[in-house]
This record gives sequence, structure tokens and C-alpha cells, in this order.
Amino acid sequence: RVRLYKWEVKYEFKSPDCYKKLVITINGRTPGPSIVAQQGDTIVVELKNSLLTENVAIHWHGIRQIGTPWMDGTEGVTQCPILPGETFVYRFVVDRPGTYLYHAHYGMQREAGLYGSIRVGLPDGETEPFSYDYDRSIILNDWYHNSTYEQAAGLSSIPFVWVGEPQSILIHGRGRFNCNTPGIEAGLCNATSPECVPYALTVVPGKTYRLRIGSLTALSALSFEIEGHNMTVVETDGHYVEPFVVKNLFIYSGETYSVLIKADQDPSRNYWASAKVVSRNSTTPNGLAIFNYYPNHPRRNPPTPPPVGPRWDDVGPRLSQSLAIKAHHGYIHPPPQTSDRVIVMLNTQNRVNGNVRWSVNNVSFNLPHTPYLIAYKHNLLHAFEQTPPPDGYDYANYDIFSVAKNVNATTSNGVYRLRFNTTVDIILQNANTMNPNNSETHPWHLHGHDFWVVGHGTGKFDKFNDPKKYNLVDPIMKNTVAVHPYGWTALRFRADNPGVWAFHCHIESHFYMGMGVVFEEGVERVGKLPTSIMGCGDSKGYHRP
Ligand SMILES: O=C1O[C@H]([C@@H](O)CO)C(O)=C1O
Repeated sequence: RVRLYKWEVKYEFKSPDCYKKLVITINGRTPGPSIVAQQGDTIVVELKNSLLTENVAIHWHGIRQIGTPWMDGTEGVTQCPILPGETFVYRFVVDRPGTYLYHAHYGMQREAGLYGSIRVGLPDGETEPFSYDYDRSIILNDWYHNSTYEQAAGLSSIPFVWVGEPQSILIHGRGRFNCNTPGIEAGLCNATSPECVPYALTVVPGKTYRLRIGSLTALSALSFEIEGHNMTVVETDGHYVEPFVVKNLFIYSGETYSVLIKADQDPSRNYWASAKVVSRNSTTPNGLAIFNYYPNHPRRNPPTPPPVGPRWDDVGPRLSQSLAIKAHHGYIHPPPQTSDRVIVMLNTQNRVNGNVRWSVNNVSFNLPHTPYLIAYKHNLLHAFEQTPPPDGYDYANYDIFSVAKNVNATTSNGVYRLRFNTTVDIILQNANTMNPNNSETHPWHLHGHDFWVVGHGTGKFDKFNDPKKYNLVDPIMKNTVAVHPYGWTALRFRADNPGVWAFHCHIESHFYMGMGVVFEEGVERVGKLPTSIMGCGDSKGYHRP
């Protein structure tokens, strides 16, 4: 079955947290319309770019694009940007059930509000390994009042201007900035705007809800909880989880989770849903929504103060949650027991030519102007650096616990070429930033694949001993996973999807500052590319329809 969506993307003034600013909408909305489909459906999105002076591209986050690598929507990797006035048609199959996302993948445009959710249901007659009465989706996001351009300009200037902490946390597109904050220009902030009425999740007493939660924060790691209610985690990134119960769910940008919540508390009142920033000593107030027991009024505030949430600097519970996630025992896809190649990726913050950048093995990534996929298929190999980045770092001499200058760091857009149909291990190694006693959380997202999360650990990854502790029995598969402060995360995947795929930190500013790599595998097996993805860089001569 084909599901056709016609979207118009444009700028509009909106006040999602009561503060009026320019946001990017789809058909007048942010978050944009949800894509709701069944496994095996073909999604067709006719996207009209009405931004007047700005390009766009949309990535279907978690959809592997098997056989359609040119539809991944990653500007500079799989396609040229869509120009103002153009209509681009995305066409791809949603081949697995689960909870996914979509969002802009061009510059830092995602943070202007261009995002939404994708829900893929099972074919008729098939059932999930858990039951519930109602299915709901929410997206968590953080929100800045300045524009993505101000942010990007600051990040690439000398001296460096950091984006800072977001002004608000949005729960399904709604937050609440304090309009009495000193320095706010009169008329810009309206506490009674209907656009910033807190999101209400209305529940019928006694019923069980499957709540699909996605995070598309620019920066923040979040802890989400519903006052007085436990949540049972049952799915993540499209894979069933061996159920486990949490009071609060840690969720990183680019991840999705399904949790089951039973509306089994005192039904005469409402409860708070709260999203708190963790991992950074943030000034951002918690995002709040209302868990509304029918028939109480959805705007009636709960009688109790909102939950305070976990301490921001306590890594322990976050690591524990990462370790608790296992594949559902009825749905285990065991990973290959050995790998063909191991790439250790040291994540560092360092200076390159005076700019503050992020690097992997001392290489800070920048996107080429000719998308890799087109460059490979049309022999435009001069369009990017042909030397691949290194498979490791100076293990013996690098102290991950201290500030390092990384004087040899460079920028490059070279590609990791993976032998087709091989098994690849990636070890993400975290380290100290340029600030003493500081290491951050980075959620890494892989395009075109799911990977098995075979291990998490603290400190420096030990090549000889840590692999012996890998979970090769029931590891979860995901498309996004966190590397915790001063820790490491080990992934395994099959390089079996012909194409060119980005792998990057999902923090918007960090990818912009170079925290990413690109993989190529089996590109010779990719068929003829549609001309609609071409027209930029050295693919200028190719005709667009
Ligand atoms: O990339 C970053 O830069 C700042 C800080 O390290 C320098 O101001 C920060 O917190 C980041 O995550």
C-alpha cells in the first residue's frame, strides 16, 4: 500500500514556549504531521520547499532505506539540498514495525522545528509481545530563542561562541518560558498564548497506554517521568525490549522508546509529566506536560509540585539503564559471534586552526559539496578526500581523563570504506573535553542500519579484555546509542546495505562541529541514481527534472 503525504515546508512565527520566533513548519505545524503506516507500506512524501531563500532535506530516522540509499535525506551524503520553490518526492518502504522519527538533515535546520514522528504498525493479524489499550506518540525537544544561523555562526567563529543551554524543553512541541524574565522585549512573550498551553496526555482510569517517546533535542540528554506512575520499557528504535520497569526514563537525542503506563492512580486529579536535563549542569527549567485523568479538566494543574528528577551529574543510573536494555527473549536476532574489523573511535574536543571542533581519532569531519553517493556513482572522486580516516588512536599515549591539546587534529571528509557483507565493530571511546574534569554524553546515530549494542563500560576500552565481556547472547539492536562520560560503547553491525551512510553524534552543534564519520559499503551494487537528488557541487551538469 502506498501512503501519500503532501507537505509544504515554510517559515512562520510561532510561540511554542510562549516566546515568539521564526520556526519551520510542515503544513503549518511543528512538530510536523505524524506518518502512520503499516509494515511494508511505501511512503511517498511530496515535499514542497516554500522557505523562499533556504534549502532543505529531510532524513527518515531509523528507516534503513534498503534498496533506496538515495532517499535517506542526508544533505551532502545522499542528496543535494532541495532548493526553494522545488518539490522533491521522497519514496521509500517502511520495512519494520516500530517507532521512528523524521527531521531536517541540513545544517542545523532540525532545531528550527522541522521534525515529526513515524509510527509503523504490524501487518493485520500479527500481534506485539505486550498488550495495551491505546497508542500515543510524543516528541521531546529542547528549544532556543536565537536562530540556527546565529548558533552556527558562533560555533564557527574565532573566538568560539557556544550555543549555551536551551531556553525551554518542549513536550510534543509545547513548553513554557517565563515571560517575566528580565530583558525580554515587550510583545515577544505571551504567557496566555494558546500555542504554549502545556501538552495534555488524557487517559481513561484503569486503561494501559503505550506511550511512544522520541527525543530530537539539539543538545540535552533528558530524564522523562510521570509523577506517581512507573513505566515499563517495551521497545526501542523499532526493537522489542525484554520488559523492565523504570520510574524515570533517560532518553538521548535520536532515540525512541515505547513504554507502557497503566492509569492506576487516584483518578480524581491530574499528574505532572516532566522532562529534566541531565548530564549537563543546565539552567533550563524542566519541561512539563499534564497527565490528565479523564474527566478532569486537561488544564487543571496537579495539586502537587512537579517531580524534581534525578541529579544531573549522576552517571550511574544512566549507565545502569543502558546496561538493562536487552532484546526481548522472543525476538532475539543473535549477532555474529566474531567481527571482521574493529574501529576504535576516540571522541575528542579540540582546536583545529583556532576553531573549537569535535574529532574522531583526531579527524574533524566536514561535509563535501558533492554528495558522496553521487560522487561514487558518477566518478567524481576528486570531490572528497580519498585518504580514509584512521581505525584507531594512539592508545598507549592518550590519557582520556585529562585535557589534551591534540595538536595533530585535522579536518577531513574522508570515508571509511567497509567491505560489503562483513561484520564491523565500532568502539566509541569518550574522553575529557577541553575543560578540566569534564566529559559529556554523546548519542551516536547510524544511518542505513541497526547495530547490536554489545557493551558499555567506563574508562578506557581494553582491546584484549573488554571484548570477552560483550553480550553476544541477547544484545538490543538500535540505531542510536549513548556513549557516557569517560566511558565507551561497543557496537556491532553488518555492512550489508549498499550505499553511503552517515554515523554521527546526534547533538546538532556537535555534528556541525565535526563529530561524525561516513561509511561506504557495496556502493558498486547501488543502481542508477534518480536525477532529482543531483544538481549541486560537481553534479551540477546533471539535469534535475
Ligand atoms: O561543544 C561544546 O562546547 C561547549 C564547551 O565545551 C566549550 O564552551 C560545550 O559544553 C560543548 O558541548
